[in-house]
Amino acid sequence: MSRLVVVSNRVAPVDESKNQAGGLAVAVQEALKSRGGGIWFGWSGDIVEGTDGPPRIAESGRITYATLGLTQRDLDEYYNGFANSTLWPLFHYRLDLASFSGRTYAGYQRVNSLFAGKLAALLRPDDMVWVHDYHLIPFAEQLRAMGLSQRMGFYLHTPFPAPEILVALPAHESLVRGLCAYDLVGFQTESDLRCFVHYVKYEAGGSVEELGPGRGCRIRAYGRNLLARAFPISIDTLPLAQLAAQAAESVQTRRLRESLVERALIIGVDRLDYSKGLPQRFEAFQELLDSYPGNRGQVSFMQVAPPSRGDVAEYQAIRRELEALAGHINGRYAEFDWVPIRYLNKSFNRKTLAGFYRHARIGLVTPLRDGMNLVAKEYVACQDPADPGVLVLSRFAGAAKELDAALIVNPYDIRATAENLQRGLTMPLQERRERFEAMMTVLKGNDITHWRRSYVESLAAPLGDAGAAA
Ligand SMILES: O=P(O)(O)OC[C@H]1O[C@H](O[C@H]2O[C@H](CO)[C@@H](O)[C@H](O)[C@H]2O)[C@H](O)[C@@H](O)[C@@H]1O
Ligand SMILES: O=c1ccn([C@@H]2O[C@H](COP(=O)(O)OP(=O)(O)O)[C@@H](O)[C@H]2O)c(=O)[nH]1
Repeated sequence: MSRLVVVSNRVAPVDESKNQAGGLAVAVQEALKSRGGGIWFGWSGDIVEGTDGPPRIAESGRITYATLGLTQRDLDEYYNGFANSTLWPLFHYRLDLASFSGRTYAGYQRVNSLFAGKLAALLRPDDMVWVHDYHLIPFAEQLRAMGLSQRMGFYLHTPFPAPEILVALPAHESLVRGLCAYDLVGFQTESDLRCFVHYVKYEAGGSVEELGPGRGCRIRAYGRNLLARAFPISIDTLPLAQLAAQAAESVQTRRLRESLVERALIIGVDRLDYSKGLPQRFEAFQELLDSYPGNRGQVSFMQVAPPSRGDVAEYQAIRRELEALAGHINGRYAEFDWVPIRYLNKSFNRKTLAGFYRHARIGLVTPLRDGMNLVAKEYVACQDPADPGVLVLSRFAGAAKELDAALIVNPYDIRATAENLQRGLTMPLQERRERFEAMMTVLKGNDITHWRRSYVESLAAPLGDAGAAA
């Protein structure tokens, strides 16, 4: 069996004794373990003076963590620059926020080339390389330019935009050519896959062979053959459900419950990112209080929003906007014994969140655009099956394709979102149970283990058979 090498911008070693990590970090660990060990390679999170040396190596069991520091200039041009000021807004349909600069694009290519060169020295001829996310699209092309022919796969965690949006990027062709240097390109949803296929057909002049529902497409473009397919990422459904049952009586959940004094809780949990639709969400909550005044003093909305990518100006701007909005709504409606919005710029660990989700009558997940949105799936898995809460979910989250038993909303429609909040708050138990069971069936069928297995099996299959893997 070939060794697996995972490459991602962030490397997240899991401390199994702490039971705090979830999702992707655990999935990557499992993928590496299931193949008898392997390498996880990426940025160490450190800023360094120079990048001349070899990667820093740490071993844990049969997993090798190989990490590299970046200089401040590299970080500014690659991570804050092209990745998070160009690709992130573009892939989330925010052309108005995307900046295009030859300097940051050159920095992005330079860091990809630097990473590829450092990894190349560690690779064996029969290794299989799995690269994650928009920070590292040109990675395989850089390895191929060094003469490496190992099997290489890419997984995009964000949406892939419609070609009409993508072509606004001056470097669109070179970016898609970079994607075609992989043997397997995975997307979150069938609609992301369709956008890619559309680009390949009509912009790149490539050919596409459909392999049938859910099996992806064989693609020939830029002189290469590859498989492109949707692999919707998921969560560790059953362990998380168990954790939530335990967390229902944790100190933090008890303190939250006591502080609410019988009031219903609406919860939102998101990185503080303009893609998450937070201003519209705050306005929808305000509309709920306006249109359904019986909720005043009776319902609290808690938004957990840990700051993210704070060196990028647009993230500083959304933070200021939300502070003003939360202050405005609280100033207008608060009473001496009730504050409508609890707005928290901090993060919580997995167990604490599990208990909070379980206690919330509504999980409010309203991104304007999101690759998947794991919070939506986590909220459902954490519910009490006997008395579950209601998920109110944006149609623009990848998760809405699978969780269609949620109350699906258009987050731009503030009024309709408020109506759905009211519907969720008053929904009869029987309907809540039916919706919860339908969503749990989906989440048990496609959990994080299923996701990583289907991806790795597709990557390992000979290209001609790749579409046949589970
Ligand atoms: O590493 P950061 O810059 O702090 O950002 C955190 C991660 O954000 C993005 O997450 C995406 O992946 C999720 C899992 O597949 C998906 O549910 C979500 O919709 C995406 O936004 C980003 O793509 C990751 O690379 C970042 O690590
Ligand atoms: O205080 C927090 C806020 C978020 N998360 C986790 O961060 C992830 C966010 O993933 P999602 O797909 O929802 O969005 P992303 O931030 O990746 O765009 C989820 O697993 C959350 O449980 C967390 O552990 N603590």
